[in-house]
Amino acid sequence: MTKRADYISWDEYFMGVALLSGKRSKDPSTQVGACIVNQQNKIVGVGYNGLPIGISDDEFPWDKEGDFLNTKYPYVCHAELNAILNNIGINLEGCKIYTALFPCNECSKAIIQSGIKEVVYLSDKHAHKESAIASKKMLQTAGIALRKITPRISEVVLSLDEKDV
Ligand SMILES: Nc1nc(=O)n([C@H]2C[C@H](O)[C@@H](COP(=O)(O)O)O2)cc1CO
Ligand SMILES: [Zn+2]
Repeated sequence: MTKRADYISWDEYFMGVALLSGKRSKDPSTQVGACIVNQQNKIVGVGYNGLPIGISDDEFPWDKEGDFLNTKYPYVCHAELNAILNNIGINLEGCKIYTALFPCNECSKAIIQSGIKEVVYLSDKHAHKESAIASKKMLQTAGIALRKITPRISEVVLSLDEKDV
């Protein structure tokens, strides 16, 4: 027998883990996931956008508009920051972070400080926003590699039906 040819690439695998993590998000508008990988291609942290530990998903707002304090923005912890904070307890120097959406300026500060050296992303749909411009400026100045991936495959389908296992 010859080996399978349609296995997923490392980039597709790690971006897939990031996207799967995003499925845990309670944000009704935008679900983002992130996955941190070390130099041996081992996953060392994952995260998704959500409220900090102990803050109720049901009591805090998920609104995008209105009085700032009644929106999600002051409270939600972004996927990238969660992946950094939730890492398995190692130094992230030289790691890569896979994220569905290009990181904002606040997460970029944490990415730089943690020693992560590459940001791999799928979408940069907020590129025109000031936070994304500031973010890129910081990451580039700090010498972090930025890589947008265009996967060969458009989706990964997972069946949880036992007959498919
Ligand atoms: N890179 C990112 N990682 C993230 O986790 N997020 C999160 C924060 C919010 O929960 C949501 C964006 O809010 P909105 O686009 O629906 O209003 O996605 C957003 C970005 C975009 O910079
Ligand atoms: Zn962010």
